[in-house]
Amino acid sequence: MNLSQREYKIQDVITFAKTDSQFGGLSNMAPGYILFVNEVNIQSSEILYQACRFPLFPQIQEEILRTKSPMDGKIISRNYLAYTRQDWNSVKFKVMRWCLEVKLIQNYSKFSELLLTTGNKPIVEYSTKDSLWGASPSPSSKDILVGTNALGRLLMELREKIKSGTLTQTSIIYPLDIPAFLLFNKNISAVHNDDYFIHDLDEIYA
Ligand SMILES: Nc1nc(O)c(N)c(N[C@@H]2O[C@H](COP(=O)(O)O)[C@@H](O)[C@H]2O)n1
Repeated sequence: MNLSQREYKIQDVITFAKTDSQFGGLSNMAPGYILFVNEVNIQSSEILYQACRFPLFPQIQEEILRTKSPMDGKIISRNYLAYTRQDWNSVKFKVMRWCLEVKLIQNYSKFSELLLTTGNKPIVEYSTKDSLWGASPSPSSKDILVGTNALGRLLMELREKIKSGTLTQTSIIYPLDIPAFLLFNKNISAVHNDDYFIHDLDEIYA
């Protein structure tokens, strides 16, 4: 991904920050978008993304997946940063794109409708702390947001795939072609929208 900084006029864009706001469902932290990968239920795209940091440490993945709150998943991840896969900085945007595609096809009606409601406007994650995934108020004007806005840009890319019919409810999301793309020591399989059923982690580990 091109990491160049962008500037957005706040009145011209769709922003999201808090998950209970109009476009809060665009956040990876949003509740109500459950995923299912390798027969494991995952509470949010944030939890899936954070678990993907630690492919060689299934016990860390389990701790992250057992949290109900995506923010707790992120906090747990921060406790184990030294165990992050070594190529993380070069694969994390691909991983995020894949997580968002999984979120889309497994929550197609709700998520595609929300994305299409944004029309053709730029989508920006508003954050005062994170101008890599989002964009922050400019020191010179609070009406301007500045940042890489990587999440917003991936969401706009996803919106285009919906509009063009490249991603539909019946699409299959294939695993990334990166080394050790693993969940609980197993290669991550192709993800469908129609094999969505509940497994408990205790059942997987029985
Ligand atoms: N809710 C929230 N609070 C923050 O402080 C944030 N930085 C974010 N950003 C989200 O975190 C994810 C990226 O995590 P890493 O920093 O790569 O571990 C991504 O979902 C951002 O949208 N969110």
